[in-house]
Amino acid sequence: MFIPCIWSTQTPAFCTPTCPRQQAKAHKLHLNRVCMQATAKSQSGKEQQADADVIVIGSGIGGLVTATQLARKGARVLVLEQYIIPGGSAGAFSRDGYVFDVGASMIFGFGTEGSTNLLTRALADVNRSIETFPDPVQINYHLPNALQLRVHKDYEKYVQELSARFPHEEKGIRRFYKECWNVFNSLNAMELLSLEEPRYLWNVFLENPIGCLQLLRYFPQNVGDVARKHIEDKELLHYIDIDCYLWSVVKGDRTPMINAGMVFCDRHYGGINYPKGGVGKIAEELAASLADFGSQIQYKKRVREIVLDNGKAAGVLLADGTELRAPVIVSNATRWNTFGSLIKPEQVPASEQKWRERYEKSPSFLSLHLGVDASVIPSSARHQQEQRQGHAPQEHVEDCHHIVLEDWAHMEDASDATGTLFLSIPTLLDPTLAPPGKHIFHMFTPSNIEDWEGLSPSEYEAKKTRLADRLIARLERAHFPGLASKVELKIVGTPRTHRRFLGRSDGSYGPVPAHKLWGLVSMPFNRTDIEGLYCVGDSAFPGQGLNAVAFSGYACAHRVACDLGLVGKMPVIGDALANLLSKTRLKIER
Ligand SMILES: NC(=O)c1ccc[n+]([C@@H]2O[C@H](COP(=O)([O-])OP(=O)(O)OC[C@H]3O[C@@H](n4cnc5c(N)ncnc54)[C@H](O)[C@@H]3O)[C@@H](O)[C@H]2O)c1
Ligand SMILES: CC(C)=CCC/C(C)=C/C=C/C(C)=C/C=C/C(C)=C/C=C/C=C(C)/C=C/C=C(C)/C=C/C=C(\C)CCC=C(C)C
Repeated sequence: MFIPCIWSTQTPAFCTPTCPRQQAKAHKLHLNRVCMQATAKSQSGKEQQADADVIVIGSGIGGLVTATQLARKGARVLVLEQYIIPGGSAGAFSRDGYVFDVGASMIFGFGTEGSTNLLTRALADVNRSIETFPDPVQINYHLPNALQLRVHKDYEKYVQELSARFPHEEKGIRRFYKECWNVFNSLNAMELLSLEEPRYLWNVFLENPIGCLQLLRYFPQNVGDVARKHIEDKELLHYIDIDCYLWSVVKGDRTPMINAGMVFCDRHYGGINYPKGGVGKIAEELAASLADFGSQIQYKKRVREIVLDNGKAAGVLLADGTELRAPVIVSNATRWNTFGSLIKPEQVPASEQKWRERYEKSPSFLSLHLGVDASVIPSSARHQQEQRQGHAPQEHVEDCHHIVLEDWAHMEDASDATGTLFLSIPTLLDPTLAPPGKHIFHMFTPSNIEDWEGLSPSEYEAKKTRLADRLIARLERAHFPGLASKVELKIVGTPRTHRRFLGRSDGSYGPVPAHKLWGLVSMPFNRTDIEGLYCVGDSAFPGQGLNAVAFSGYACAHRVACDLGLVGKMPVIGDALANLLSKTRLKIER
């Protein structure tokens, strides 16, 4: 039975002869195949028309990359976002003339070369681009024992600076980073798609067998073990721990080597590049491009439940009671949200329980979005003069990103604002984000949801003020004299704020290994044990980070496109591979 394209009834222009996809192969496929298939049986057994080929729950970067990649392959995608803007933790908000990034402002994946620049590629694939400002220094570390280090984009300059501080470890430093480059160079030479798709695996293996074997070798390894093979100095190992912690939220022992290869090398290869107009621009452009491909995003649509028919994903139920149907559902909510509230408890697969034993929620953050008077950062001329007179330390406060830690024992401390302090000043790269003469200081430090529960409103406000003042004082004491008196706007967010606005369970930054695991071996890919339900974002392979969730979006879209028949697949081998991967993951125990 041929069912007319319901998409055309919602957006009539879509199926007129002027439709840009009318001529495209994908559109033919759409009319002949998808519209015929896009029916779903309701629980009552009645056939219902689907509202889309794919429903994506959430418009974080993981969800948006999946949606745009599928839309350009010819699928009708509907993205449902609970909030009023796209981007989730990579969104932005404006206040009093300032444009603040919701989450971290340090962006990987915006390079121009190779294959690992997934943000550049995701935008280009939908005919979009964003101007970026290259950052010459990824990070300026202010660490215990006056250990001050700058991670320059220039790799040699960085290694020389690190070796100057640890001359006895120069060879070990070079050997350690060489292993990271082994990972990065292998990844950067191949197309990055779904590892659950045998045809892709076969092709990349034929094209680059040595690279694939290298990756296979590093898959079960963690940074700590590799670092200790080459380095003995305790302080240097502490440094490698914090260099992992700032993006993986765990020390080297629990940080997968594959991810470290990406982060520790891409910062020198593609570099850290800040998008003009702020991080929120990435999601805005991706979301806007959906309409160019006949797909759409709807805001203020909170999904309350994923509807299963006979154990297979078939639709979603919104908070307002509307039911929408699609043969494929992709969840960009965290795994705890997906399998802890969107799926009924009796329908949660056993494999998810195993996952929860292996991964736990990382803490959330206490964050300060500050508008400050620009005089807090000395102009370079004044700074140089003060340095010559011996009044100003060589601290390079004019770098965009800083990490401050006074005591190694507090690196992971999530209580009382004494842990690792992150600071970004994105207005140093893009001054248009603040009114003239002002800067943005975005500070954050780990914080647990439990520390913010059960407080009365006045206790909650008082605690916010007390801890925010402590963070400002730490920064003022160390590097920005007079900061407190120069703050003109102060917005304090707690784990409760992150939970509320981002919909993330306990406001968590993402999953971290509950104990030492075999690298990335037990991190699930995009398929789940519920047919038709896929996960994307930081609780899928390879984990947290914008470039990481962009990869998970590419991989998810590839796997879904194969399953929908939009691109060729090997059904029997594909299913056998999926079973093998899922069983191996469940069995392997460290
Ligand atoms: N510099 C950086 O690398 C950087 C910057 C910002 C964010 N990040 C990373 O981004 C990662 C998160 O990205 P992500 O793609 O996993 O997702 P995300 O958490 O950023 O976004 C998920 C989106 O889903 C929406 N959502 C959740 N539940 C929903 C529901 N029931 N109904 C409708 N919408 C719902 C949320 O509102 C949110 O917009 C984090 O790990 C963080 O590390 C990194
Ligand atoms: C066939 C055979 C034999 C074999 C096969 C093999 C293969 C093919 C393999 C493959 C693999 C792959 C593809 C992989 C991939 C991976 C990836 C992509 C990864 C990525 C990663 C990334 C990451 C992790 C990133 C991250 C980042 C982050 C998180 C960031 C953050 C930041 C922050 C927080 C900021 C800070 C701030 C301051 C300091 C202020």
